[in-house]
Amino acid sequence: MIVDIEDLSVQFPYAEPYPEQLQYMKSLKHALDASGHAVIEMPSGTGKTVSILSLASAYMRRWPLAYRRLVYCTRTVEEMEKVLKEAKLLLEKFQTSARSGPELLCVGLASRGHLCVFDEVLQSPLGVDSACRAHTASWVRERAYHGSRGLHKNDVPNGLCPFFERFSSDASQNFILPAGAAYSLSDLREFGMRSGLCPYFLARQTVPFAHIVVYSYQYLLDPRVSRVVSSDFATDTIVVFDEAHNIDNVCTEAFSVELNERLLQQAGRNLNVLSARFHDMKLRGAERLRQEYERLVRGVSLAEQAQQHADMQIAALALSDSPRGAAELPTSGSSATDDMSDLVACPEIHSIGAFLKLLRQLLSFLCGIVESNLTTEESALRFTTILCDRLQMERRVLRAASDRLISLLWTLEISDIASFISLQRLSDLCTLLGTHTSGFIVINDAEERLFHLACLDASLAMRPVLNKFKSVVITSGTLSPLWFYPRLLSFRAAVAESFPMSLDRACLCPVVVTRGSDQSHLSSQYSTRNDISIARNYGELIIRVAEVVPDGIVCFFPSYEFMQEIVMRWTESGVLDRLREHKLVFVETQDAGEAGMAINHFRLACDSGRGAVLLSVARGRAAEGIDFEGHYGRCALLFGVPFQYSESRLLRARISYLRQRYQIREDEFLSSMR
Ligand SMILES: Nc1ncnc2c1ncn2[C@@H]1O[C@H](COP(=O)(O)OP(=O)(O)OP(=O)(O)O)[C@@H](O)[C@H]1O
Ligand code: SF4
Repeated sequence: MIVDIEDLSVQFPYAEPYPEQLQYMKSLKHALDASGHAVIEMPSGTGKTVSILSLASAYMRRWPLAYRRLVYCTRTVEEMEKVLKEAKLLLEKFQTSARSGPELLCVGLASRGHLCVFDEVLQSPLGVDSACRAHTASWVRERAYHGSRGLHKNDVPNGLCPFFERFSSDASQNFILPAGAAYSLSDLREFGMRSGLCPYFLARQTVPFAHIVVYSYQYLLDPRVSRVVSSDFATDTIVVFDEAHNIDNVCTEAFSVELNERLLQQAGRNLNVLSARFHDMKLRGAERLRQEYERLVRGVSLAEQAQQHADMQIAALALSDSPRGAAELPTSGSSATDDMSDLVACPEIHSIGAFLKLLRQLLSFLCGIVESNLTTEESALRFTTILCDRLQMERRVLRAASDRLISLLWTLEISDIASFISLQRLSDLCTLLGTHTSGFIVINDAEERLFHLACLDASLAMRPVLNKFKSVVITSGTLSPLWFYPRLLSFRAAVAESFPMSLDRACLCPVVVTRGSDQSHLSSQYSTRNDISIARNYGELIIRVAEVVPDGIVCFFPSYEFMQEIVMRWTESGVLDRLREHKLVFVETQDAGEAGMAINHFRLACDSGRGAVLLSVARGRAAEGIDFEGHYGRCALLFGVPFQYSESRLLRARISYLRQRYQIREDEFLSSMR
């Protein structure tokens, strides 16, 4: 149907918008009219996604030159697929509607792990990113073609990816997905299989031409990924961060580095591999070494190099697609050219030998701290001063370390990027220390045997986005109080609104259980977690529920630790065995692949009529972006409220920083982070 929002005709793909959706669209329009940022809160399940897509599409179609693109950022791939499904519905409506207007193109972008269609790579023990690189890197292709002279022009030499070769052929080089449709990840894979073109590179090639781009937060928040994927987006792009109650975590994690003894040892092994490769290439008089040095001396930036050598961009993205995602790739948050000029202006590390020596010195310094078994806490500025003194280096050299590593890995023809994650963390640590003078803390936690460089200020990651784009929309079901996020992220909101859910449709009534079957108090608070009656009573509760509720039951614990503790006790006390008499039990773990598998098998068990229980964690994979509709979610159980562990050193440092810097009180922060 067509809805009129203050004289703007909005195509809406459902029979009728809910009253709160009308209010939401009106608010969003006010923000766009004012070219300003917005904070809009509306409960989960009230249809924020379709409201945003409909209003923004109407705006883009009405004023195609003023607002040319919507970038919709989600936290997980499941959320991304949900958005793409709604976009598809909407774009189909445009196709059947009589009204004219420019055809829109919507595309989702995710890592190669989600888009690759080449079996050999998908089954490789190296992992998709590294295996893809091993099949597509320029040096690999050069050698493969060199070694297979006489091959028919359409044949692909052994060891290369046929989907990439076809994508790189003259005929497909500028191919863009046709407009008038929304391409979900599965559509892209299907298209790739049909056309023989790599879906991942096709999606990336289409992004600059798409009106609606759906991808994860990191593609905008991580400067290194963003400069490859999102740098062409104009300032009039409408940017949406959905489920934005996660934004603080994502921003601070993206700019933090955590190291332990195992990672430091691995970094040492990484350095040995690079040194050996370097000496080997030197002995062979490899031209690449000389070329890299010359490029750096001549001042050719990494950005320019990446334009000439597509697989250098791959290097940057491959690193970001690693399990920790964007957290692997912190840089200054400045523009690409700024970052690159850092490297060009650091002759101290132009030579590979000198750079490897710097990394070795840094490694030995960090090993000394971690092995000292002393808990220490100091400002990043003081730590950097000591480090520079020890390494006899200036801060600007530290700052260039991440880019120097990318260039080095490419020069030394390293395909298996994923196994260099530890070294990358080391170079990221340098870059962060060399870039920021405030908003960070360095903690060596002897008890946890962890060394942290922790970002205390989420606004550092958000600033480039908020400064560049005129309209950034922060939205979620829980953002109150509405002043909180603008203050935390340092921006002024032109619109800040909260809309409640209208109750004229079927709603559920939650029940709060405060006592167990033995009448003792039920709580997940830290001080009583060791009390065995808590696990026993939660166990009795879930068994009673499973006895009477058919199909699927989804349970949420406040944290993985608490869930593991309870599950262990349930195993020892036989609760799990009793529960399994009624339903199959699946547990979500922190590993994304395992969690996805648990959720899929939970669904299968529900489909087969056996019924199942899914044990998961608030803010985990199952908690956001997945609809447990119909028989998948006949009942939801929340075991306690997910409060943060307020005694952790990091959190104490964060609270103190936010109080001083933004006048945010501890209780305000903790209750907003629930
Ligand atoms: N006006 C409507 N009429 C009927 N169904 C609707 C309407 N608006 C949205 N829906 C459907 O309701 C469901 C919930 O919407 P959606 O998940 O987008 O809500 P949300 O506010 O984005 O929730 P969350 O915060 O959980 O992401 C979706 O399946 C969507 O297709
Ligand atoms: S180029 Fe594409 S299809 Fe080929 S291995 Fe890489 S991601 Fe997979």
